[in-house]
Amino acid sequence: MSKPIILQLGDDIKWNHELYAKLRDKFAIRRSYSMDRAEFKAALERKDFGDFVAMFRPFWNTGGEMGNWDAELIIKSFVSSSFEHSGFLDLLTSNCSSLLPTSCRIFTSAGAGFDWVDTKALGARNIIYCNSAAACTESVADGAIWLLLSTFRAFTWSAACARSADPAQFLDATRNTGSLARNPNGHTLGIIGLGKIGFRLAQKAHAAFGMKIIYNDIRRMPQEVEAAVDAEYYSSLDAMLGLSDCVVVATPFAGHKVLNANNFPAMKPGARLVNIARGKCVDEDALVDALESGRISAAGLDVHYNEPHVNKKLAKMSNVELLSHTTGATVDSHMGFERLGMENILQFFEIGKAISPVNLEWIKASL
Ligand SMILES: O=CC(=O)O
Repeated sequence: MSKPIILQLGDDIKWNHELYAKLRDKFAIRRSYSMDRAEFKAALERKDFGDFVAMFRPFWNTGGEMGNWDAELIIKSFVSSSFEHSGFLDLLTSNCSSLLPTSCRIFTSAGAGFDWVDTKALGARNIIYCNSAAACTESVADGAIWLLLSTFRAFTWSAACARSADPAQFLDATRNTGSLARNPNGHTLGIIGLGKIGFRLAQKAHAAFGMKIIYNDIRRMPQEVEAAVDAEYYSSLDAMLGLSDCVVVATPFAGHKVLNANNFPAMKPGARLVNIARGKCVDEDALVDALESGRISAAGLDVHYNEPHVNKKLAKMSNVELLSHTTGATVDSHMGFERLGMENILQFFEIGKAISPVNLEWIKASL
């Protein structure tokens, strides 16, 4: 009997060769390499990859050349134009065919964020989407600590002055950062989204800096999770903002800004903001206003509203640390993405249960 097919998107496996060999024992692996959207759609139409049962994207640098996984890719090209205005599920359940074979049950991908894939549309086609947040949790939490420290300690200013190799600037930083830098110790860290990454950040900030942890989330975490970091839950975002010396955005992008112009006035005067989630979670113009007016004292951003473009006003501010969306970018994350993606597929087909599904609420038939 022929083996079930996996469609691998993008990169070759680089680290987990033994596990890959195990996957290849059980599945036939077809490759799309780096097809652009038109090529990829045409290949799906022609059924070049066969009736694959799973899609596997081992690393985030490649395998995304076809662009966002929207209704057009998941359902069928002609549906997309009417998608916005129509009864979406009605369309799906009508007789429209899919670009993806009905055999496909699971899509496992590198990366924590899944704003580039319509997991609801996948769910409506009975395809489980599994992200890999667990694989980059450590890296992103470490990156958040870097940003947090830089906002408390004015390190961005100090680093720029040293790098200028100008003695006057060096002395300026030496003499003046001390009058505004603060220790995180004893300050309150407000985390928006106490998921895997938010929790790991809380552990590090609590243990290393003795920060008090408060959080806001769509639902309260179990008592043992809160107890592990002495966290206090705030169902009201603004109430949490009013008490936080530093706010970290660590929640998936859910189609709307979690911090908009109305929220900044609720922040504690002089507070700091760190964003390691998605640029679109924060209203960048409102952030610029809050920094310019002095309402908040500093910001640390790994992610940006219009990547790969960075807001020019923010780029000029010495109290704003900027990274190029790299808090998760480590070899360790890459190893973990590969591993978790393959383990998700193996476990799903072995015991019917994936490890890190994010769209089970949208799966319509029982699996
Ligand atoms: O931003 C990085 C990720 O989504 O993993």
